[in-house]
Amino acid sequence: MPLTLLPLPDAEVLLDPYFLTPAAADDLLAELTTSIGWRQEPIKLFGKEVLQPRLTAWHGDPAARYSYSGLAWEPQPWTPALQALRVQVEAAAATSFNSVLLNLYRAGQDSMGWHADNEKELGPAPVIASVSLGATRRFRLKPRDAARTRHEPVSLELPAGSLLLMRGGTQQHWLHAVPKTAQPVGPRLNLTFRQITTT
Ligand SMILES: O=C(O)CCC(=O)C(=O)O
Ligand SMILES: [Fe+2]
Repeated sequence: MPLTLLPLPDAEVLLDPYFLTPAAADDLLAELTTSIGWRQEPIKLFGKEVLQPRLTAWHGDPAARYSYSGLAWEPQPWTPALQALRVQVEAAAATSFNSVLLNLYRAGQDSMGWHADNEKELGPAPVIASVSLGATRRFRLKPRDAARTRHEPVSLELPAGSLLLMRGGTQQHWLHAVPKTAQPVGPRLNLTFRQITTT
């Protein structure tokens, strides 16, 4: 299936729900769940240290250093599974990526709050390629300036094997989040491929 452009003003968001076959998505979920060194990192929230409500890992080229929510990340090396997925994602996105942030949402209480991927290392109009595995969770997008954009928040279901691309003005003009859910839901694993400016 090709990527489909969503009709959002000031953004370029594209979705292919069938990027990976169900079998490939299942295999990759099993492989990454066990082989990645998942950690629950602390984050500063209103001046207080709390643990992030999800597990994370960061892999990439050695030069792809990154600061995220006040943390300095040294990338772990590409594993064979991550490298193979990187090649596939680069072909679909027609761009190159030197790093990937992995998020493991263990159950419905794990989440990601409203944010934009707008760290300066990503440049002004980053291309971010997001692959989802495991349980389907809701992914929300809302304009930063609702009064100007006059657009309601958008909810997307990101099923296992889907590829979501965010590029153009998406990070500048929109925020995104993965809210908690009270529904019983299994683990979801998400990978966001990024190109970090190396200096
Ligand atoms: O889990 C997702 O779908 C989103 C992850 C995300 O927004 C991020 O890693 O910056
Ligand atoms: Fe994000």
